[in-house]
Amino acid sequence: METMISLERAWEIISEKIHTPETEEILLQESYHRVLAKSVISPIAMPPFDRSPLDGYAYAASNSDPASLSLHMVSEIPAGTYPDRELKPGECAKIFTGAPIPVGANCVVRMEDTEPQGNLIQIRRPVSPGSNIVHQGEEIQEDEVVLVAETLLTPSTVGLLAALGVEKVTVYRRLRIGLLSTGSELREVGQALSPGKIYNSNTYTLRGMLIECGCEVEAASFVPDRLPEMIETLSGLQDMDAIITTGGASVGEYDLIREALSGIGCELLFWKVNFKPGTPAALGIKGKQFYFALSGNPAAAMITYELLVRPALKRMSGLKDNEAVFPVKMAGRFGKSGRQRRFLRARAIFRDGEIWADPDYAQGSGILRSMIGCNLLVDVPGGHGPVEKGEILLARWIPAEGEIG
Ligand SMILES: Nc1nc2c(c(=O)[nH]1)N[C@H]1C(S)=C(S)[C@@H](COP(=O)(O)OP(=O)(O)OC[C@H]3O[C@@H](n4cnc5c(N)ncnc54)[C@H](O)[C@@H]3O)O[C@H]1N2
Ligand code: MOO
Repeated sequence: METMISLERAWEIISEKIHTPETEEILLQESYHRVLAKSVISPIAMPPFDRSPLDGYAYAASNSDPASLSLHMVSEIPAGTYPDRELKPGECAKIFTGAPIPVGANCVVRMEDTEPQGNLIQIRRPVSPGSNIVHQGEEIQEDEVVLVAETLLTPSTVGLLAALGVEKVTVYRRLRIGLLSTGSELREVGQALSPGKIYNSNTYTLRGMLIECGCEVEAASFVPDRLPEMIETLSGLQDMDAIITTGGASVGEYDLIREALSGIGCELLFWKVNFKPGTPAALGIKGKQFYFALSGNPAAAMITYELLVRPALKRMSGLKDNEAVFPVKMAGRFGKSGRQRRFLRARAIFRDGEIWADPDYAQGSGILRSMIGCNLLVDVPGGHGPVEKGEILLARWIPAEGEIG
């Protein structure tokens, strides 16, 4: 087992063990926020026929047309109909936005540039051949790969598939994640709080973050800091892609999570990551099941979820790990200096074309309230010294709290 490793080394260790879940075929309308497991090849061209992008008249233009034309209107083509009459020279068809271009026409002139006199249409501003025609397959060709595997299905991608008539898609099954909070001090909401006890909040923050990631969550009831109960409950969380525990990860006599993980036959890959908050995080693996043991401190648990668990779950669900890191300007100072790298929770402010990071005044590992509305984690390197206002540092986005401030 490796210990006190960098965040980057932790990612490497996690990457080596990543697997994607099985696939399933589901209806398009149920596919939002799922990840494509099989590329989609377009069954049709889009648009499926040459069509008019505006209301006007279709006719055969030539480059030698005079400054004004007079044409016989021989048909009307509303959207949804298909013209079977071929236009001859000197003829035009009244055509509406989205309607197919008739055979014999090579342009559309907009209605505003014409003047009807009965069935005779004066074209006051003739257009050149090819004008105002949206060609068949202009957006997508038949048999073209429209979406590649590992694409996240969003409103635009699902809409595109609907436009192509695709009824079902093959996606990765949703990740199933088990949650377990540990700690003899814990009580559940709804229970009375006796001296020395606190309410379990980690299950609630993590459940929300997992739902944001599109996971199915099975939360076990919290367990006290006693090995037999920990082992029993962990053993009950079967058929999961990953299990996330909080608490009992540090060095005290009641910090038993690593022993419990070993007790269920888990191989421990690392313990302690060299950043704050959340240093005592551990990773175990048993078969294909990942076990992330996070600090019990509520803010530390959320931050290590962001830094370690979410990138892993993203890759397990078939997505590319493209966690963006970008420069931010500090809008406030943080006076504490430390040997360890630290991630400061901060709120993004978009001002004068720059992203400013306003760090919360409370950066303690246990202060959950200070996470509210924080959409940035500012990366302060180890040994950096106090962070000054106006200083430029790198930051990562926290999607779960990610409203633009
Ligand atoms: N001698 C040392 N002590 C500690 C060290 C160390 O290196 N040497 N590391 C500290 C650091 S850093 C952290 S972080 C914490 C992590 O401790 P654990 O993961 O063992 O977490 P607990 O002790 O169980 O809990 C910490 C804190 O959080 C509260 N908690 C726990 N679970 C929940 C929950 N589900 N909901 C709300 N709050 C929870 C718990 O009551 C504690 O106050 O260790 C330091 N100690
Ligand atoms: O690693 Mo702990 O920094 O207090 O959360």
